[in-house]
Amino acid sequence: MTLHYMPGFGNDFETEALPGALPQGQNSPQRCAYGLYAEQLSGSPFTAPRESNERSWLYRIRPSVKHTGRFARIDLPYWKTAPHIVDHGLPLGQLRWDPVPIPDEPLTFLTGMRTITTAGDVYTQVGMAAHVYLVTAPMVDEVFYSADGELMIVPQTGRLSLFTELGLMEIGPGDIAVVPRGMKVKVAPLGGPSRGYVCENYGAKFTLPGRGPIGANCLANPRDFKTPVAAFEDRDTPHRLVVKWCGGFHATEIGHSPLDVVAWHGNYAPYKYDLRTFSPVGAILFDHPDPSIFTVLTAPSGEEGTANVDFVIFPERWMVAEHSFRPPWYHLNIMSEFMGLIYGQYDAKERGFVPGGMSLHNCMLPHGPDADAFEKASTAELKPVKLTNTLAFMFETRFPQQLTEFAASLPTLQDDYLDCWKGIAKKFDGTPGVK
Ligand SMILES: O=C(O)Cc1cc(O)ccc1O
Ligand SMILES: [Fe+2]
Repeated sequence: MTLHYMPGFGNDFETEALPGALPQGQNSPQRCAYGLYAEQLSGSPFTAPRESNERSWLYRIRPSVKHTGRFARIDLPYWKTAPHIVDHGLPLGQLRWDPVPIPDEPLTFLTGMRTITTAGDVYTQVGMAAHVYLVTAPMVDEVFYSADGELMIVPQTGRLSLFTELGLMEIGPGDIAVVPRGMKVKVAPLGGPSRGYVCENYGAKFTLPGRGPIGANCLANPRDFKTPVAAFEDRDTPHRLVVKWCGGFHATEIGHSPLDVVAWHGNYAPYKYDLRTFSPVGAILFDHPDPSIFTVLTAPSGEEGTANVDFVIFPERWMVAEHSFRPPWYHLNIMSEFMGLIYGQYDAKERGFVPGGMSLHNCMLPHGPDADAFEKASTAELKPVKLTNTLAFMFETRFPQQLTEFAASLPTLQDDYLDCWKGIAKKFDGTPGVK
């Protein structure tokens, strides 16, 4: 199916699936066209400053209040929410996992969500969770929204269809999608199972980072973000609505599909983005800059330069730095780094970090190139080299990331990860000169 999207980031969009469905010149007419109901979805406090004020007006077949049952608590035992500090039994350390296998059983976007880490505190709307999703089955007559945060979905294998209240998106490996807090969505795999990563951001929304002296272009350009046009279902059949609220899951029955928004306008909207349209800016003479130059989206924490979450990628690029160690340097970071690999090889770890795998380098835990990568990069001829077919990413948060029991007991946890640095040799022998 060819889907249609509107370009731009944070624009004030307008779209209607039926002609004349969208009121003009006002938000709340006495009677809406087609007998639709007007409903506002506020993603920021009413009084937020203009630059961070977000809301959309939805013109729908029935307002969201019309669900037939009360909410009843349901259990999704693998989807955890901060604060979630458990005695998982693992000692402190740098961690790495092979991919979580996709099981041969029906798992939806809800039942297949597996939390790896949580950080911060959902009750005060700070922090995030890093999840792996395993989707083998569609949500059927079931729709979900999270009051706890926006969901950034990062497919690693297989494609997904995301039917949101505001329209339909499709994404695959190399794309991301963001579903805002409070927005209903129905997820289905497209043509086979899908696995990927999710960043659940409890804090202020992801936004584009300032480019500073880089100027008006490069990195993620606003026009490459795509928001779906209005699309709706008019289905008067029983549906289940699942709501995530302060870490709990609650379900209620509805007599119709709540994906019934015929027209909408506003700036609180889902979007997708093709990570291959990111224009990286890097070292074109020497040295290795901080990874913040590859920030696609940042979710501010209120303290300048200290993100609640940064979403950073390591895309295809040329390495041209002269007389420099080109891969990431050895480092300790106050921010906590969760990484995943979408495809290809990562230059600090050519082996061991595989597509679908993940690593966790928590607050102030040392990490960097493995012994092989160090040897290779410190002796390589420094001609221009293109890193091709590679796409890694990082969810980097100011808060320590707490491991779940599920993550700590995954059979794919690499017991020998620390060995990757074992072969780093002492070169110092007290005599001057480059060794
Ligand atoms: O640790 C990592 O692999 C991510 C990373 C990459 C880089 O180029 C610089 C710093 C950093 O944390
Ligand atoms: Fe790092």
